[in-house]
Amino acid sequence: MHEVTQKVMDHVRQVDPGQVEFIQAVTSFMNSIDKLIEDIPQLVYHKVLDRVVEPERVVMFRVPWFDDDGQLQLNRGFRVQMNSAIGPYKGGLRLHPSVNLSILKFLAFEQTFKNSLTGLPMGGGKGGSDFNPKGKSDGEVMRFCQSFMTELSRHIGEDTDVPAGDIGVGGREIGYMFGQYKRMNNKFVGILTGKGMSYGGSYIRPEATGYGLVYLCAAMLEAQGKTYDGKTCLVSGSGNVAQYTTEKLNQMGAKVISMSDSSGVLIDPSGIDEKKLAYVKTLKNVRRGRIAEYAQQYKEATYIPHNGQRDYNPLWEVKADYAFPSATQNEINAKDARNLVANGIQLIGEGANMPTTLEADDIFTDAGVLQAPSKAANAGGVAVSGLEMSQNSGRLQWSAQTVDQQLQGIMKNIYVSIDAAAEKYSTKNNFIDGANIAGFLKVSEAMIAQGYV
Ligand SMILES: NC(=O)C1=CN([C@@H]2O[C@H](COP(=O)(O)OP(=O)(O)OC[C@H]3O[C@@H](n4cnc5c(N)ncnc54)[C@H](O)[C@@H]3O)[C@@H](O)[C@H]2O)C=CC1
Ligand SMILES: O=C(O)CCC(=O)C(=O)O
Repeated sequence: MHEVTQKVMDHVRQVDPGQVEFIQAVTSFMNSIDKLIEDIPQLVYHKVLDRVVEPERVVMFRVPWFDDDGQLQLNRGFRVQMNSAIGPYKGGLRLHPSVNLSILKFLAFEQTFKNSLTGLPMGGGKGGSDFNPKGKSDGEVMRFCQSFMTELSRHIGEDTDVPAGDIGVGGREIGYMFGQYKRMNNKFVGILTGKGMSYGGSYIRPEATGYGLVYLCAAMLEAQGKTYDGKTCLVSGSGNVAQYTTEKLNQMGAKVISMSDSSGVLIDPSGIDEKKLAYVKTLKNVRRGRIAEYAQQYKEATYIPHNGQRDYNPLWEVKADYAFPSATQNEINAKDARNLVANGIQLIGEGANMPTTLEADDIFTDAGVLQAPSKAANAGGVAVSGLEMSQNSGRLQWSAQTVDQQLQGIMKNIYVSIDAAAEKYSTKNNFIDGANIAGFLKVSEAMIAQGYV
């Protein structure tokens, strides 16, 4: 490693030794930036790398709320405002018991370069809470969201910081938070994206992350003379990203044979077609049930309980052409990567943020597997969030067709820019390097232009 990147890495490890996910994200980034550092001396002179790993601001607060038994409950809330060099902070809110500062800093760091890749003027941020929505009533979720927004509202604004959804935050939670902000401020403004279509949302935002993932990987496959037609695909997760990845893969002629949730893995060799996907959407978005129920409904499917008790995930043992991890970080470890490679996997399209460990990345690179890294591959969600902000500013609502066309154009442009950066600074088809470098170049230029802030 170059001495400059090494020094920044040493500092990050020294000041926050317990922030393992953040250190992982910074390590992957620095490994790529290493290849650029000699070419751009200003990066060193202006200490851009030292500054880019430090959040501009972190807000941490207490969230009190009453459960249905009238008992007071407490959670911890956060907003990491990572980088505003190219626009207002932008990034999702995660509600999951595992949420901590390390996870939110890694997500906000990744978001900064992802947002840059979209070509839209958005900085990077991320937030959330260790609140667990699983098993909570609508009333409990509403009271939590109202209390969370009561504090968060001081720190966000339509030109300052615009949160959206992530794990555990979908249309229901965005609605409750938006309502509370409006009530407190007496202002109807676009302070959140992912809103419902009846109150300022954008068409295609629910679909955008999954659809964008499939569009970006289509461009990557096309360059190799490949398509989705007749290909067998693994998808993990069964939430927003997994559902719309599956929908678009089906539309493009592929067969999706798996989904999962935090309790287990579902394998359906006959394919999760449109009808079965509609069942999953109702199961997960309306009834909020477990994916195990699918195997009771459709006897051709097999359910394998798995909640981290093994040192590998049985989903990645299944033979397929392409894999789309769309659940959570580090869901593919070295053993999983070896299983996928042994079965001849050709493409890893990352719907989840940082779904692969650093060791898994090396295994895919060595095996010549095409890897579409999350910064680029799942950028469609935030891209359409950016389009939602534009629509809100203009007090307009564009048609689904208009937004989908823009999304396709943005994902194609992302492919072109990460491909060019990989070729110029690294090796052809190293899209991890390509995405890190292409995303960083614009952010660093803006940071240098704006002085030492
Ligand atoms: N919603 C969006 O627009 C975007 C989401 N992402 C990323 O995509 C991933 C999935 O997010 P969403 O689909 O929005 O969330 P979601 O809450 O709709 O679904 C999350 C899914 O992952 C599963 N999951 C969560 N933790 C798990 C664990 N420890 N083991 C196995 N499965 C687990 C859940 O059971 C659920 O099926 C996350 O990494 C998120 O950061 C990335 C870009 C945008
Ligand atoms: O739509 C957004 O603002 C954020 C989406 C997000 O959280 C992500 O890209 O990881």
